[in-house]
Amino acid sequence: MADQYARTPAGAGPPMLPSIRWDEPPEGPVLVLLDQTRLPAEETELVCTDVPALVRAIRALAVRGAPLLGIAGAYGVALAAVRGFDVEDAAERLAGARPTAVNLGYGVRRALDAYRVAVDKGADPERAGAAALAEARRLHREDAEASAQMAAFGLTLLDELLPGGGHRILTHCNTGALVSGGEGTAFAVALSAHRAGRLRRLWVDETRPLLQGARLTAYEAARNGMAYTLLTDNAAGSLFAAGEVDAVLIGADRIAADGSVANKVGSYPLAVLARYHHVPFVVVAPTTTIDLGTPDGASIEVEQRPGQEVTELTAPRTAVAGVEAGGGMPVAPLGTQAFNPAFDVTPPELVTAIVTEYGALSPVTGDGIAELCVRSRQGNDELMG
Ligand SMILES: CSC[C@@H](O)[C@@H](O)C(=O)COP(=O)(O)O
Repeated sequence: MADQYARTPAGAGPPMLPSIRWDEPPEGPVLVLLDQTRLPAEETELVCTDVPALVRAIRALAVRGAPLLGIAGAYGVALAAVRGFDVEDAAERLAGARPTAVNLGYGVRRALDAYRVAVDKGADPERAGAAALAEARRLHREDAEASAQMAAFGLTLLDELLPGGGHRILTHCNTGALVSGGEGTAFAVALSAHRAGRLRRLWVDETRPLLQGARLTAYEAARNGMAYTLLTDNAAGSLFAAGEVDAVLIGADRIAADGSVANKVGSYPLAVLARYHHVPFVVVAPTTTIDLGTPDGASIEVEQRPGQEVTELTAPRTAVAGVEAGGGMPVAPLGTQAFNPAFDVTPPELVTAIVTEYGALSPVTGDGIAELCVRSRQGNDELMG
């Protein structure tokens, strides 16, 4: 157990393995995932040869985070197509693997549409599969580009909001290269602040119960040589009270048309704390995370996870092997019921700004997110005024 959670020295080691990659060994095409359930102990790749394996990996959080789920969903459709499985059925299974991150369904749809268009045009299965794969690769590239743009816009916004520099940023869950074709969303902004010499400290919420902050964000921060400190989620209030937080930066799994933001459970309490302490609460997410089909926060489906994730201390890896979560060290009496929503919803009035690849938006000015989306493509200038 001890060496399983050995710390990676700051800035050490070769570049992290890619969070997702397509490979074509002689036995046939596969989708290769960096197994996030095994971090930070080891970087191990998980090879998916079919969609059921990928669906298990998604449910077990071996591959996770909204943008990466979209990319995985698109590659999953391509995998089904090039391996000759039932593509429509594969798309349905993939899109339903987790309900909250809108990117998953979006990525699946992009690849499926490309496949269907090719079939409608008379393409044979091989060419239709190639069309789905090309679309997945396009989405992967686009996400990397969006990530770089969000990092730049986010840093500009931080510098505007915090003219004194020396930013002390609190973040929750994991939003770095592990969830993206590029360097991530909220984490990418903190990383660009670090590279510009303006990050004084990254406060990393551990993110109960599956510890995405402790296991993954701390791992990425260490590898990038960032000044970071890990805290339990419930220590955040003390940090705000001590005046140690200049801004909160988080990602999003779904942003409703009214600007409500679903993100990892624990984000909403941070927004409330931030408002009380007059600290900016900034959401960083690509426009692929904005869902105009969901009118408001109450309409967002929040994934409920197994209670054992709360009643037992267990690494999520057990589920990757196809075994249900559980079998960890009990921390509550046997039979205890647990409330374990994976996400919560922050209302737009608590969000200072949403940073997308098109710039920074205020969700409470203008006519809502739909209008802001359109206007963001025209320029960012008057939005934050
Ligand atoms: C850029 S990632 C944004 C969100 O997907 C992230 O903050 C998050 O909540 C991930 O949840 P997870 O359950 O680990 O997939």
